[in-house]
Amino acid sequence: MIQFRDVSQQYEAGKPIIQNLSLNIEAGEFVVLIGPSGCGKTTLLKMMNGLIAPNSGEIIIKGKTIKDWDPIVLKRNIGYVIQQVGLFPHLSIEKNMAYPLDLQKTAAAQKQERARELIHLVGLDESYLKKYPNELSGGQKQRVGMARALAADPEIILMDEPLGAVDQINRAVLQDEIIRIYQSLHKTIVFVTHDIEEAIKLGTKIVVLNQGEIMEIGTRDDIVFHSKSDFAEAFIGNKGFLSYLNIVKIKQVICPFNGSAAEKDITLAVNEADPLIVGIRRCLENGVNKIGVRNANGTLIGAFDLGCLSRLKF
Ligand SMILES: Nc1ncnc2c1ncn2[C@@H]1O[C@H](COP(=O)(O)OP(=O)(O)OP(=O)(O)O)[C@@H](O)[C@H]1O
Repeated sequence: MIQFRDVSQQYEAGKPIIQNLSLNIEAGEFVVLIGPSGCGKTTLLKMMNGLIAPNSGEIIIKGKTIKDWDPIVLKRNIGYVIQQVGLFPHLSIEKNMAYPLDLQKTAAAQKQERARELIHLVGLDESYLKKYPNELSGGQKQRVGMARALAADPEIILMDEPLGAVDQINRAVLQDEIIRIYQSLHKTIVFVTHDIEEAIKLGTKIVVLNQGEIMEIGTRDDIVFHSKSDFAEAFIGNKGFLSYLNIVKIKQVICPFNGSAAEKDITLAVNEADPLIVGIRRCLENGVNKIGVRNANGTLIGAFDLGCLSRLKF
């Protein structure tokens, strides 16, 4: 879907920002770009939608080199969400969301219909359509920003720290919403963040960058457990490991009961949808190495054992 072939970029002569970077993003992937401030994450996103041209190398979007795309058609194929949201203050939420459709000269009735679909998609109700941006919280504005990026139904969505200014609690809720939207719409998403937990939670592929180069690329398992780069290992480190335990669910490592009498007496239990860290903590708090696991109906369906962790396919 998006390919970078040996791409280099510099804003000022002698100060390379992106250096001979090659990257292949397949359709339907959720790719997270993470790395220290100034490593070139935003520059990469801007190159993907043609806002910045590379000094050398080639960028290919949907099989066609970026130079051959009509810039307007390219932007229509790519939704862009930024941290500052950038809603128009004088336009209602409905008009803000439908703005990309104005550019396509979509009929008014169709725009209204799409705005109603989108507001539900991002978890707000229709009463928000008539409101104005200054009547919304930061998290709600960010939902509208996402809706606007989805309005023209682009195949690719670029997100530049969209949750950077959202508080921790709303951030977790919005991350879940982004996962839900991604899973239901099957878009290709490229997402920039500083937050290691966010990267581990959202990305099907994580790209660790430093000084315009890819240090490591892989799934969350690869990045947390099989890092081949000293930089990525230090950057992701124990924080990445803790995030992993906080995200992967107990149901992935549950051991079936072996039918022993002791197991039938298990009273301590966690839920199958709890993250691994809850099971580990419950074991340590109670000085045991095995506890029960219940399903959503409350039925005991197996056990979580500290030894079960080895069942994870790292
Ligand atoms: N328009 C510009 N002109 C000159 N230098 C720029 C310009 N835009 C960015 N830079 C420089 O390019 C480098 C990479 O910037 P970029 O915004 O891509 O980094 P980033 O990884 O997204 O950083 P952050 O995480 O802080 O947002 C930085 O050193 C920045 O100062």
